[in-house]
Amino acid sequence: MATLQAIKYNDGQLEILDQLLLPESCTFIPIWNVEDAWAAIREMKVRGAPAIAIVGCLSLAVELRKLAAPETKEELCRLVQEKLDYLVTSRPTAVNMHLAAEACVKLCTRLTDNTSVNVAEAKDDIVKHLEAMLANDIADNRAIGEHGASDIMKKNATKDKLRMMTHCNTGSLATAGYGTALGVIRSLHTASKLDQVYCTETRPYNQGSRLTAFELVYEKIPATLICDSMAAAAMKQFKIDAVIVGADRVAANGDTANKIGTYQLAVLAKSHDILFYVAAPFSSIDFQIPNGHSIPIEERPHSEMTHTGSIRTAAAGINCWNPGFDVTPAELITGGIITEKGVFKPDQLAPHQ
Ligand SMILES: CSC[C@H]1O[C@H](OP(=O)(O)O)[C@H](O)[C@@H]1O
Repeated sequence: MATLQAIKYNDGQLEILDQLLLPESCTFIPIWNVEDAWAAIREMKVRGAPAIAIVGCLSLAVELRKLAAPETKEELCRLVQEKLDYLVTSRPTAVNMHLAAEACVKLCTRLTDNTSVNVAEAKDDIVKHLEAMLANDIADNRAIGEHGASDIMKKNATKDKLRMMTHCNTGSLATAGYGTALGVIRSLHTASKLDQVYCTETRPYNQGSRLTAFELVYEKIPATLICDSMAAAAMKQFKIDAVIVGADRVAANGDTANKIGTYQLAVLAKSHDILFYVAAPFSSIDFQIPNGHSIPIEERPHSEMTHTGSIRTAAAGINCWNPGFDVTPAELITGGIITEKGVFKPDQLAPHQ
């Protein structure tokens, strides 16, 4: 069965699944330039740390394919840098767009310094680099799935099937395909080792009820939707074997920023003696910051809390606090951080970068 696709790209034509319309309708919208991408990311029509970077970079590829090569490589690289700097401002917490921009700028510098490469060839090389992100991300996610499933099965060797809990959406709708934490759940299901996955609603944007539930039902993966407030009772009632979540930015010491509500799941997992895993590609790991204290936390519009669609559900005039993310300290990530290179203790990532 084909898995869902959040991003469609073919020869310079980019479309995204408008995730604000899920689960009622599957509608793809075109992305013609970096401005379209910026707006779609900001409005969360596309979201998820890897998907944000991929859509941002592909929108630049779309523009570069249509652009007549500038006079010089310096001019080309100035344009690329300007567009990437703009895309990075779309959402502050996920690091993937920032790291992808840095990698592309480094490529520009190499191409500029290489006297055997002309400006047209440099433009083509940059486009190819940007377009390669799609396939690279899917390969990373499949590796994350395999590493994660084998680690969880090894640590639960006596169990025939496993009961997992997950938060937010970390699947095909947050990546180029297959997913990170949800990719591990897909791999457990494929290995016939999944009894049930309990997915949290993930208020207020409801990535769990609207997106993860949609993915799991679509692929007939056994799943139960719970409200965020049910997490502790579900851990106790259903004897959850492990909690697995994604990441928007992992700091060098393993502290991890992820969707709001992740930190409390980690605290609950600790108090129920349940393994807590983070699944994330190295493209989500920020070795430039030592710990989670310096991760910028995005504040989202209060209307996401006070309204369901256009219907007001909270008293007018009430103050709100709507951080999109929280930071889970490394010591609560007891199962480890599952990456495409293997599963590591949170403070053991640096040697593998
Ligand atoms: C595969 S990373 C997905 C990550 O991104 C989500 O945030 P948002 O939906 O606001 O982009 C959430 O934190 C997920 O864990």
